[in-house]
Amino acid sequence: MMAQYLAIKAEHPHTLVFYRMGDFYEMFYSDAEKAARLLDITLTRRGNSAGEPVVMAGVPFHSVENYLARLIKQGESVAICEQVGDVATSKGPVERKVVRVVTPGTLTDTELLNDKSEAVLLAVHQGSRHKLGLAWLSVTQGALQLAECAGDELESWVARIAPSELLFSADVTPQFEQRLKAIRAGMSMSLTQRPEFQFDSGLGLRKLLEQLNGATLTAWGADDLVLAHAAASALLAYAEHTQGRALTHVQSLQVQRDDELIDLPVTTRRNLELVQTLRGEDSPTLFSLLDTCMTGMGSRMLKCWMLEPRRDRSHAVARHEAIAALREGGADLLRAELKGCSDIERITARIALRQVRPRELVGLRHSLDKAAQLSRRLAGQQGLLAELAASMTPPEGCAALLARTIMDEPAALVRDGGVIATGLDAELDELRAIQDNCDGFLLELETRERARTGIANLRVQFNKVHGFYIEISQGQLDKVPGDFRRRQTLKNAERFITPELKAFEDKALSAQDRALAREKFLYEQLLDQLQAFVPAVTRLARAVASLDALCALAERSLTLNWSRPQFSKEPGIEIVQGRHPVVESRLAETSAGSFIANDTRLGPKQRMQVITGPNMGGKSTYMRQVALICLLAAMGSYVPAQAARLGPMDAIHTRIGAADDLANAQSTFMLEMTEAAQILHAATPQSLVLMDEIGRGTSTFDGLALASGIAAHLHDRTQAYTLFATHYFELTEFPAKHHAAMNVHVSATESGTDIVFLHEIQAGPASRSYGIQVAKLAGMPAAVVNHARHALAALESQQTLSREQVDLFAPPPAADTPMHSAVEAALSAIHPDSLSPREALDALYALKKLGEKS
Ligand SMILES: Nc1ncnc2c1ncn2[C@@H]1O[C@H](COP(=O)(O)OP(=O)(O)OP(=O)(O)O)[C@@H](O)[C@H]1O
Repeated sequence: MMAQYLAIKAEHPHTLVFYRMGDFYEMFYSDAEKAARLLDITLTRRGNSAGEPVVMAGVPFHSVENYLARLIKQGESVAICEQVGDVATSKGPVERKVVRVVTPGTLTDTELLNDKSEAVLLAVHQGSRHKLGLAWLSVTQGALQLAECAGDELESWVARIAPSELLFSADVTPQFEQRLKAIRAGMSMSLTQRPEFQFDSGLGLRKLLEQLNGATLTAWGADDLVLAHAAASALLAYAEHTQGRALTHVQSLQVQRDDELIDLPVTTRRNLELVQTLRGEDSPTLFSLLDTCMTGMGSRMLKCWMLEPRRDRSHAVARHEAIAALREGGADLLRAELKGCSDIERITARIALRQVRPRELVGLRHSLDKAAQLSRRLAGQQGLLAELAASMTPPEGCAALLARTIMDEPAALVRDGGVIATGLDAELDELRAIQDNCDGFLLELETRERARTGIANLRVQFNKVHGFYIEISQGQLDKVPGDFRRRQTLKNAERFITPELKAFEDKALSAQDRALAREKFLYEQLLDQLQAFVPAVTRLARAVASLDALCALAERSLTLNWSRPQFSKEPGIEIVQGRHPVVESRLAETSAGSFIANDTRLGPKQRMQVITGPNMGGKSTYMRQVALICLLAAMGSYVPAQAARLGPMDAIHTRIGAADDLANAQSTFMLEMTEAAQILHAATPQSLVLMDEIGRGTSTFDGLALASGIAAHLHDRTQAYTLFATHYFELTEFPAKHHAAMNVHVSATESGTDIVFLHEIQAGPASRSYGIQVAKLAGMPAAVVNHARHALAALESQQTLSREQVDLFAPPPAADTPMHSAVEAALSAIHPDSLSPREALDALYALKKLGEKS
């Protein structure tokens, strides 16, 4: 047996192997030690193998899901090795096989998956010339996605895709592997190295064509994505390896180009608290506020809309129209119908992978009825709702097939029996009848034999060791007929069997086993039949999920009093009486007063607002609310404002707050500058940029000088819509010299020595900063406040005396960077890591030639 185990383990060196032995999964040697540590289970030593005691640890098979969940959470993968041979007939150890490998990115078990998020598997292929190929997939969703991106965009793509597991080739450069590890440190994702030959673009293309059943990838616009094909080759090979079969349900492909989506960099997702608060909690966030979906698949759809808003606004407009129609009425009925609907999307994937459980199929049957009902309720609707209604018509015969085949309340597992409905299969019914009629038959036989033999106390019985028998007491033995065969002698009685009872025994004992085998066979047959329905049911699942998400958005818009935004081709952001949805609902929950709505007007002539005002005045809230309103509109939701009119938008960049990134050895200030630099490089005139108190991480002069430089760059060069909050009063002079910038401030008034926040955005700069009043509000000891007041007065009078007019915004003298020679310019354009030997030689000749010319 150990030889068998070691052979299996050799095929899965980096994966924990759960080796089935009776009612346990056992692990051996280093696997056992690791599992004992991770799961806190007992290590034992037994027997001997190669002269050493065998170290082992085991988990009971009936609670394996629980252990798997804990291991997956810790980033481990597990190969499940089952007994596949026949225990009764096999000589030596029963044949065993790894039937599937459970890994963080390829989970399909309902118990192991989070309802509201996908487990995504991503493969990254490092090509030459600093380009990367990406391919990703959620096994339970069955949709393949491909993309190619520049090398330095990896972090933002990975953040957006948010994979649970990332595959990379064994031959990536050490620097690249280091980057992957740095990315992993910031998110819960496991890294899996795969052999380099699996990242093969030719093989990838073939696999994709096979998967999609097509002759070319033209229809998907994926012909030319050679690097992504290589990633797809590794992705599909790994996914199939883990599931132990082909992924027949993966039949759709989408190519993501980075200019299709509104860019939401990692920092933006974090700063806007889209799915996680800055403290890492799930609520209150924009998503937790929006998600009143009735189903897990609806929640996942909604999250995807939110995190991947499209620049092209046609999808969003269609959703706005659908929400408008749902608001008219009927949304409540639809939501009541959606309630209790199973996760059809995941069940369908599990049908395709042949892992589906009987009760999930009953859930599917009810959900198909619900979908049909939903589709009927949507009759007469237009646009997106009409499209969804059409996709929600269940495929002919599917529900009937399920109803015919599966009991209404089946056992949890097929192996326990009690799953296949009565009336489907005559053989199964007969086998079950034998079991059911067993008691009746025995009673009837007893009565008959008593009458035949005249022995009044004759008894027909059964025990596990001896099977069926007729028991006759000592005194009556002379009446035993000739066809009774002795089976066992007891002190006071003899036990017999008759040919009739023997025949019955054979039938009854084997009936149970045969019934179980028959049920398994019929279940497999059902799975075969269901495969044909997979594409249609997948479509139906996505339609139900979309409807659920739309109903949730309609409900939110009514409950929270949101309105429909308008899109315009003209550039600009115009918001009338906008509110921050999450802060507003927190205020409502805690009855801490009502939210003060504010207008925002940004356009080509006024692209930048310099926002000043006291701490706690509401600057951050105001800036974020503008970004959230733009995002909500772009994802197809109504928005928390009286009205909003939005021009085209390609990205939302944010530089807010500062948290040390100790893991990556970056100081607060370094991080602040890195993020700001990224924004200055990436933003365009169609981007929205939020800059909150840039420069405060260093000395006042440095900070002020940098802040003014950054503001000038954003205003003059980048020309993005910019909200620039600052505590540097000097920056309120910025708009005087920059025509597209204006001052606004959050209002506050003083009452005695205290401050009252009005949270209103008003034109013009703030008159003063109120830092000391805020400190007092925060409970600073009176002596400190008093001290600070005096110090402030002294500082202010000194500054007025010595204040020299410094023109912060005067353009700097012409750049003092030295002119590069042609050779230097050519040299800096060369990236040695990405050159082939031949290209390197060519480059050398070209340099030599340039050198001779100059
Ligand atoms: N428009 C508003 N209506 C009602 N309350 C608001 C509004 N804006 C902000 N607040 C309240 O004020 C608090 C502080 O707001 P915010 O963090 O935006 O201030 P800030 O000006 O950015 O402060 P700091 O300069 O210290 O970062 C919020 O948590 C919220 O409770």
